[in-house]
Amino acid sequence: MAEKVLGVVGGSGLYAIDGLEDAAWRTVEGPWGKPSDQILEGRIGDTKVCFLPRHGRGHVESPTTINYRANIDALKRCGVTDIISLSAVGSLREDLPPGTFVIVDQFIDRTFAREKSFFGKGMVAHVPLSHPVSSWIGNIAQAGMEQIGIPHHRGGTYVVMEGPQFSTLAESELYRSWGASVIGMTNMPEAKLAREAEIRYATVAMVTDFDCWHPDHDTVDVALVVKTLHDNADKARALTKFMVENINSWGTEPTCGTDTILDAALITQPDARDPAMVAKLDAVAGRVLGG
Ligand SMILES: CSC[C@H]1O[C@H](OP(=O)(O)O)[C@H](O)[C@@H]1O
Ligand SMILES: Nc1ncnc2[nH]cnc12
Repeated sequence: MAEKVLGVVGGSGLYAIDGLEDAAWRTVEGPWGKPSDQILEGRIGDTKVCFLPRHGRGHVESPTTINYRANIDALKRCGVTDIISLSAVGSLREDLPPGTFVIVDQFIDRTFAREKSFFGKGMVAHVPLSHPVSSWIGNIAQAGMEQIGIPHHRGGTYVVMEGPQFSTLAESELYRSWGASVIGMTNMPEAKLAREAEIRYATVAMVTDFDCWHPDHDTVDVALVVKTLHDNADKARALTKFMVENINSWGTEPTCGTDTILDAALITQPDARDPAMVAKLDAVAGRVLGG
């Protein structure tokens, strides 16, 4: 079985993790610009873990200014095979109150001001996304939550809005009418880019508020979100530790095919490929393009 390396993308309120052996912040350079921050590399036992704070330490990147391509490229360069995204979200459902961790399985991407693909003119590829997250990673996360005692829910749709402002009431009601479960601002295009980079991806969406639709909580503010996040930080850290400890000894292997997804995704003919584009894809698609 191929060795797995866990990438942890920490969202709002989660800018570092502790308990790693040989931990060091490392600068990772690539052709897509600067990642949000250095990557905290370490290990627990024999399993390597790479932590990246999505907004940077000190929370300097907004959901729109995050360089998602550089972040995923950097994690790929570190050898990451599986990503768990730990993200703050608002709830669109009465039965998902603040404090609940939701293992989402679908996304609705409403973002419009972000680079969403590593591919483009000179090297075109189309990866499938019908099932955007890894149920295999979700299984490990769920087992961890059961053991630690975290209130959780398996399954749900995460609406990704551009932000940075929170939703209007009409928008919030619209997303509810679509049957969505939670709302946030960051997991797209992150999940799309992970798929293009052949990295399995899953999200643990940590509910911090009821968005604005709820009659008893008709506004969202950052102080409320941050307070709930701090209340949950220890649980998120315990869950991360469980995942690192179990990812390489889990009883079953993933069968989603993400690690070879580019085999059937490239469409530009070899003699028509732009060499500069191919060079930029050395980490993301080196397995199929050479590099
Ligand atoms: C601080 S509230 C809004 C902010 O929090 C979430 O970020 P992340 O997914 O990185 O935890 C949300 O998407 C917004 O970016
Ligand atoms: N209500 C909300 N809307 C969008 N992003 C969020 N992140 C946390 N709460 C949120």
